[in-house]
Amino acid sequence: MAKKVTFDRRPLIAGNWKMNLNHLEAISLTQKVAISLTEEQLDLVEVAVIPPFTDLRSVQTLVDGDKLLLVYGAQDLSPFDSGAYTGDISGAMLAKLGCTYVVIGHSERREYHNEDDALVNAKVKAAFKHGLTPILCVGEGLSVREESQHVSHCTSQLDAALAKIPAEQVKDIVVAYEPVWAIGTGKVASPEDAQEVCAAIRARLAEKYSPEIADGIRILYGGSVKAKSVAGIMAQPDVDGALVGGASIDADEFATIARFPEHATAS
Ligand SMILES: O=C[C@H](O)COP(=O)(O)O
Repeated sequence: MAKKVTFDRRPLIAGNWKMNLNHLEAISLTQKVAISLTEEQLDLVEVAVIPPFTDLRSVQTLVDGDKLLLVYGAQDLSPFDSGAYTGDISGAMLAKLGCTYVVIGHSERREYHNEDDALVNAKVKAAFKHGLTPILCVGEGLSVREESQHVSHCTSQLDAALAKIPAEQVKDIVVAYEPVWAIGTGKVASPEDAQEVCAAIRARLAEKYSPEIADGIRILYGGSVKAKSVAGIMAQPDVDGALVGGASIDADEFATIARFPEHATAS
C-alpha cells in the first residue's frame, strides 16, 4: 500500500497557459482538470490555472458555480491602479475576478516586453496592494549558466523584485525558478540543478527576512515540466511545486503532474 505523503509546505502546481485557448476552450480544460482530481488530491496539492485575461471571467463563473477546488490567476498585471494605460489590466480588476495568483517577471515578459527589474518590483507591489499573490519568476539564460553565474543572477533578480517589500507581505509570495534555457525547449533542468537554485533563493530570503519566513515561502521550478519528470524535481527539499507551461494545456498530462505524490509512492 502506498504510504501517505506529507509536505512542509503545501505544494503548488500552477498551469501557465500563456497565449493559448479561448474562453470556451478554457471552460472545457478547467472542467476536465477538476474532474480528473479527487478532493483528497486537491487538498494535498494546490492546483492553479493561469489562463489569458480573456478567459478569466469564464473560469471564475465555472469555479464559483461548480464549487471547483481549483484556484486561478492571471499572467500579468499593470503596476498602476487605473487610468490611461491602453491594453493594461489592473490588480483591482483581477481581484474582482477572484484571482488568487498573478505571474510577475516571467522571462517572456522580460524579453518580449522589455520588462526590467524596477517594473517587476512595481508589479509585485501592485499585486500585494490588491490582495493578489505574486508568482515571481526568476531565471538565467543559457550564457549565464555556461558562465556558472546562475545562482547570483537569480538572487540578484530576487533582490531587485523584492526591494521595499515588507516581511508581512513577502511571507505570502511564491517564487518560481525558471531557467530560460529550459522553457519550452523540452530541456528540463536536472533535479539537482533545480535544487541548487531553489535552495539559494531560500537562503537569500532567510538572509533578507528571517529563516522562519524563508521556510514558509513556496519556491517552484518551471521549464519543460512533464508528468514523467515532475516526481524527481518535486523530491528536492527546496522545490515546492511547478510552474507548468506547455503541459498545462493538456488536461490529462496536467492532472497527472498534479498527482505527483502518487508517482513518488507508487514504486
Ligand atoms: O511558465 C511556465 C514556464 O515558462 C515553463 O514553460 P514550459 O513548461 O512550456 O517549458
